[in-house]
Amino acid sequence: MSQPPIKLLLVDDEDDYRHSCMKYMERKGHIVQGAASGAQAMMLLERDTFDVAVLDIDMPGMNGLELMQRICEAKLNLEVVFLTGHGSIETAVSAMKLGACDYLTKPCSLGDLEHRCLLARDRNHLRKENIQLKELVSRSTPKQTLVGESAVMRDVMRMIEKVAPTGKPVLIEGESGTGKEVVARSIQERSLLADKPFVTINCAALPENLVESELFGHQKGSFTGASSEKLGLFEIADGGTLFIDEIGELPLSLQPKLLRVLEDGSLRRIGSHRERKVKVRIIAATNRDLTQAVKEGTFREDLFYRINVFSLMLPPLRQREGDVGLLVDHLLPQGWSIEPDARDVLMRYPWPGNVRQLINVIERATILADHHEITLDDLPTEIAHPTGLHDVVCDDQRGETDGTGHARFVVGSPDVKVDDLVKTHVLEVLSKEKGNKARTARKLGIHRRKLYRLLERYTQPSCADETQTSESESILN
Ligand SMILES: Nc1ncnc2c1ncn2[C@@H]1O[C@H](COP(=O)(O)OP(=O)(O)OP(=O)(O)O)[C@@H](O)[C@H]1O
Repeated sequence: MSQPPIKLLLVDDEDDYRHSCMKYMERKGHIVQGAASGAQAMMLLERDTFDVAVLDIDMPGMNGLELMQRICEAKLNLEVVFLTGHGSIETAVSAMKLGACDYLTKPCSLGDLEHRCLLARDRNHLRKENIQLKELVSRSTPKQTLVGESAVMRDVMRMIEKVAPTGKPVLIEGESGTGKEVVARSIQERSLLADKPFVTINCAALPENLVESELFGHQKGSFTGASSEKLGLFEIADGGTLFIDEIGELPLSLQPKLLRVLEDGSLRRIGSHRERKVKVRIIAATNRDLTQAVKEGTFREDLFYRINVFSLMLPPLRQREGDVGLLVDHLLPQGWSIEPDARDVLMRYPWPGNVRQLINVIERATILADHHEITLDDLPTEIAHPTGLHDVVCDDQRGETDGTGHARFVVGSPDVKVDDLVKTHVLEVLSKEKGNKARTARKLGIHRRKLYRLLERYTQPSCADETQTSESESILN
């Protein structure tokens, strides 16, 4: 048999007929289970997955139509072919309305039954492929270019070219925002799996209990809220690449399950006894030191060696000489320019949040700038005036000032409170904008009403610390 076998469930209370159908189908190489009643069929459907179910309509107890209804309610991904007796065409029509894909009138030839089941199986595969594609489209992001010509980034690109076609697992290490996902995509685009799915999961972005069902899928009813069967990302990525971001956050309890897929490609959905096989290339990323995590016992050593076949260290932006300028040009919208002074400060800034922070700063600046040109005034103060020392106007309540109403403190010092920083920044921008509150609010990226509330508080020395802090926090959030 050239085609893959059908996973078939045959439900008929007539033992002889069921047995001869099963024998025939098995001889043809299909994987068949039989049930003599609707209740028995439901038990098998809960335990296993099938491509096609053949249901006899006339059965004592739960008849075929009722069983079909239960299958619909359970949102099981399988096709149903009905068997009807003579003269029950109306019933067959009702079955088709419920979602059955075909029906046959008994007695029918076994060859015909197999042919209809093959068609139903193909339809089932198309349906699954459709779910898989929808999932992929919803997760896909536009193609991104890896910008950078510094020596360190040239090294990275060389390694990408080397490792991409090997199909081996890759571990990408680097600070947050350095472009680990962009690198993972570059590897996939240069690999032999370029036209196959590229699926991503961020272990840190999901609550612990959801990571398992996202990665491995679940059967309907396997836990509260599992209202239908769900394909895991491994199944969705089957034949392609799975990018596991922040793998260091993968719960210890799930690590053996991941190790198994990496070792022999086998996995089980939550609530299923059935072993499934997948073939997926893993690219993992982390901004944590995994060797340290192994020492601390939060990451399994065997899993670490499995994913760390080839590791690639992505340098932080501050170590990529000349790349900030290239990235700025790449990020500026068409028709925009940047003043040389503003470009200079961007190139000198250390970018603790890496490329992601640079993107945010450029985006913010294009909102604030006039005439399609970014100036120093459109950049955040800590970037435009990176002194570390802030010379600010504030009150004397905490004895921070030098008596002239100007306070000096070092940003980053453990003695400096968040509230003080916010207050300082707000008053500094207000003073730069010569008291113009509308412009100040715009520069701060907050609503004018919020600025009024803050100024009211900051110019009232008696205000409670607690209120100030919560207001500051809401700005920062
Ligand atoms: N070299 C680069 N060229 C162009 N864009 C880049 C580059 N590096 C990063 N980016 C962009 O920066 C943003 C952050 O990149 P990405 O999400 O890949 O970082 P990350 O290291 O995976 O971050 P995290 O660890 O927080 O998940 C993305 O919008 C990405 O397109």
